[in-house]
Amino acid sequence: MILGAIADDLTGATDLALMLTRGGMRVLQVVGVPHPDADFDDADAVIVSLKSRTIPAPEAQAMSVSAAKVLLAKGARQLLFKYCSTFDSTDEGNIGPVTDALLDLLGDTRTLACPAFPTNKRTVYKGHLFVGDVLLSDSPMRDHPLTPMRDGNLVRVLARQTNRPVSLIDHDIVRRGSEAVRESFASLEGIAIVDAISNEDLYEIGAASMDLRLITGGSGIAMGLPEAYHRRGLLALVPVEASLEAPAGRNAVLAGSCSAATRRQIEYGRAQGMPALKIEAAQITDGTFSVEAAADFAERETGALPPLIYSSADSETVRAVQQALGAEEAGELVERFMGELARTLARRGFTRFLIAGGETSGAVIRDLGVTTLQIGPEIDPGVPWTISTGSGPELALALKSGNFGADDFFVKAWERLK
Ligand SMILES: Nc1ncnc2c1ncn2[C@@H]1O[C@H](COP(=O)(O)OP(=O)(O)OP(=O)(O)O)[C@@H](O)[C@H]1O
Ligand SMILES: O=C(O)[C@@H](O)C(=O)CO
Repeated sequence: MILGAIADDLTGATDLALMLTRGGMRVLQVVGVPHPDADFDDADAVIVSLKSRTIPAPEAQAMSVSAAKVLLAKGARQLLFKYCSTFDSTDEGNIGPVTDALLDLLGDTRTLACPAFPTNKRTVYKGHLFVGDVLLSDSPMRDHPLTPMRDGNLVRVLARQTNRPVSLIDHDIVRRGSEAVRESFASLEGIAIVDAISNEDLYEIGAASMDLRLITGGSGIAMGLPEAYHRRGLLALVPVEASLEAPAGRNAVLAGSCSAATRRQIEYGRAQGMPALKIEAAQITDGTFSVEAAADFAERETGALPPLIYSSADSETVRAVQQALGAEEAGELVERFMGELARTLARRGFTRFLIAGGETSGAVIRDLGVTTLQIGPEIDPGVPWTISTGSGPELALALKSGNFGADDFFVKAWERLK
């Protein structure tokens, strides 16, 4: 193993896994802290996906450190802490606290922080994070239910989460290339936010990070790593698969994400004729709608496009549900429903699932008993097909971050499966 990565959510881990696979690495994704005796086969990179983005900081630190210890014991030369490209966190953490804990574990004092992912329109300039054409603090992330991002200046945001010095390596240095960035890293004490506005910047930063024990960022920060490892003679690059041999069986889309991109994908899918069933949270609580009924619907729909079952709703509807049930309870209620539904469908011969939403994907993976994922071809930037490997039945799974994917995602994704 060359790289050991810890991701703070499931779809974020898959996003990173895709980035490294595209670069030519053999990647294994593991769900939850791995057992110290886990067999990582011949993977060049192992990515541990946690659900630690919004849990109390001490718990996130403990989990991340446990995962890091296993990765280091298995020979990882470098660690990567993957968080969201929109820097999802609060003043309590968890980006700062987890970074601190990992540096302490390594006995190191310096690292970088860079959530830039230009392909998905996340760029960092003069320490400010932009989402598309607007500052993070003017984007819809401003009203995120758990991690509202109301400050676009990442130096300030991170400084509130750590006692270490937080500095900026700005674009004037990055555009001079990897040697200039490497010199900045060499004299660094604490954590440096690094500007990146293009893929070329990310390649230079990747090449410059070879001497850092810990790297932190979005999946973009991994863009330059495979090539840099290869140049150092550490890695033999392997070609990327264009399609995936998926198990025979039926297809289904389950969407629990209420993000704007997912809601557009639902609209598009319905307009193309996907048979769609909407679940209201109230119908789950009052028992007027059951998992069995939703599974019956999916089983009946045998047309060209797969059935779509979704709970996605606009922010006003979600707010009303959250007020009635409590935000956490409402989320868990729908997640449990989607998880049970996936398990029921798997029992009825469905083997290929497209799941929209990080939390929703986490619940589905848990209920399906999936423990490891092998990464297949890209559907859209940040979202690959994966195959569950482990002890359970083989499944093809596309786990989509809420805000990722083009409008036609639910329709075109299936073309990548053989
Ligand atoms: N109609 C609804 N009412 C209330 N809560 C809902 C409803 N539909 C979904 N939810 C909950 O909203 C949350 C959506 O989070 P999820 O992480 O799945 O999507 P996302 O935030 O769009 O994706 P990501 O985290 O990848 O950006 C889940 O906890 C889900 O159960
Ligand atoms: O970085 C991103 O935007 C995604 O991988 C993610 O973490 C969404 O939850």
